[in-house]
Amino acid sequence: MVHNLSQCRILVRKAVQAGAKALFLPEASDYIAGSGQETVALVKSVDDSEFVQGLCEEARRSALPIHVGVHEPGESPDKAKNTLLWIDERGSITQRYQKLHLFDVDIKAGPVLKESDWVEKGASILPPFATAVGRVASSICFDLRFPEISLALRHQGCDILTFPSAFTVPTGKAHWEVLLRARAIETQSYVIAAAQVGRHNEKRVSYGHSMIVDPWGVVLADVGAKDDEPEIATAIIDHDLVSKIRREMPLARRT
Ligand SMILES: O=C(O)CNC(=O)[C@H](CS)NC(=O)CCC(=O)C(=O)O
Repeated sequence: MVHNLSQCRILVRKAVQAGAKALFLPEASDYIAGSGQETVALVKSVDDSEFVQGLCEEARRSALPIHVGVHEPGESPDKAKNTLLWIDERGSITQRYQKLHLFDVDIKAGPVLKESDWVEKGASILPPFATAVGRVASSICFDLRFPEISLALRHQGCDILTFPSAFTVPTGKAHWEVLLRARAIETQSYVIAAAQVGRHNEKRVSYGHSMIVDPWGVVLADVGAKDDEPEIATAIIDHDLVSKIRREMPLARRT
């Protein structure tokens, strides 16, 4: 966690240097453990988490809002929550989303993971919220495969869909970019997908390729899969482009 905080501080510095108005970090940025038990053993409340408190301090000091995935204690002591926090430019946590779809898969060529063994699933989507870069909608990783969440968030008025992730390598190679582009195209929204990259432990490697996609489906940035130094991608969120695309090809349910 201490190491991850120092990596995130590098990203904060890069974002400030780039003149970013917000920083989007991956799912589970606090840690990825070697097992479900270890994930639960390490879990801390945001008040007790050096990682979260450190990021709040960074956000405040740099006046930079930060969207970040972390673990929080579950209702039951043998489970954690997989959540996203929005830390505003004053360093306060103002929004929270709990992952709705848990990654329970058994794929012969890998991966085999049962997230529900150690994570409690969320019960509701978080309505899009206003930020300096537009109305942001939060979903996490495996949620990406369930387009109805993205469509619901679109109908609730999002400009930007976010998918902080730690995708596996085989599924990432096969599906990551096409899923992100599909969600951007069908919701006519920007997609910001910060992704973990590289080896976490002997069992887990993440695919990387953090991406920003525009509402026409164009990949504006792809960070790739190098894992030597934490890297950011930047893009300008063009709200005129969002309006133009939605006006020229109306797709959203009219209410
Ligand atoms: O384990 C943690 O602490 C953090 N959580 C994750 O890494 C989660 C659950 S194992 N990963 C995914 O949802 C990958 C989805 C994916 O790869 C796909 O949909 O193909």
